[in-house]
Amino acid sequence: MTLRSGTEVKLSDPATLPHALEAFDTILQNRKPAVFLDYDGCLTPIVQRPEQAVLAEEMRDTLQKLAKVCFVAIVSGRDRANVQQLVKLDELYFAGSHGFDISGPGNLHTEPGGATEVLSALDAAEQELKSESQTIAGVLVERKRYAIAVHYRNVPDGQVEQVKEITRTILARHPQLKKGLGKMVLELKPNLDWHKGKAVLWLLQHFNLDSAEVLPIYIGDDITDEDAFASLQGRGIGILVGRHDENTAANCRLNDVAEVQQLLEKLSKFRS
Ligand SMILES: O=P(O)(O)OC[C@H]1O[C@H](O[C@H]2O[C@H](CO)[C@@H](O)[C@H](O)[C@H]2O)[C@H](O)[C@@H](O)[C@@H]1O
Repeated sequence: MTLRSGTEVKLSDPATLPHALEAFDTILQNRKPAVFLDYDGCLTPIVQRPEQAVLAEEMRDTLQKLAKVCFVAIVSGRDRANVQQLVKLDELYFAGSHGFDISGPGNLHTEPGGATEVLSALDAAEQELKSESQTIAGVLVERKRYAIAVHYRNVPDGQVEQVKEITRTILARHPQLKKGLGKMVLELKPNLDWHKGKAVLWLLQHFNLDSAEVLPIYIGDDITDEDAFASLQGRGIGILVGRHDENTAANCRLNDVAEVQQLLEKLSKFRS
């Protein structure tokens, strides 16, 4: 992958990355953090079904404290309204549907990726997925405004390939959509040049945070977070939580949600 600046993205084996809590004192260097957080696997552990991923009160308190000292945004593959409802903090910014749908305080609402043009393709694909997978036990088709997740976490092993084949076939019918990967999920996303990384850069620019005094920090656990890690290379810090199946563009690591909270607590003590 190549960044817009023309430089190659550096990919590392997560095991070789410095631990973000140990590296913390050298990370900030008098810069003010701007914090971008993925939701599933970062603020809540991965669980069997999306609706079971409820934010712990302690994590909500930590996020509330953090938002008092710096910019905080949740950048999620979930539907924006859904993740807002789970987090329940009006002072945070939210980018849902993998960054296509952004909102926040001061009546901010924008869809800078231009995905409205693919809504009818998403509507059609959603109906087809529901109809063609209905006989397979455990499949969950989750519609977000600008994406569809086809979850197979609860599908018997012997039928997972069938779910993937149905998804591939339906994707092939809709060139306006493209495939996304995640943890036990296939996604149908707008086939547009927009992703979590572009949403992060959009927010930094929109809020005049694109300066040397600000350190953007992105924390996430999944393949879709790689676009955000890549977009911050040479500019900020990317922190991978746990690991996924591939090498990463992050430059630090954390082990789990508990360590994410510890890091956010430390950041919330930031004083300019
Ligand atoms: O970008 P994120 O905020 O991390 O969202 C990514 C996807 O998260 C959800 O699915 C994942 O978490 C579920 C709950 O832990 C789990 O059951 C599922 O297997 C995971 O793939 C969410 O449901 C998706 O819409 C998001 O795209």
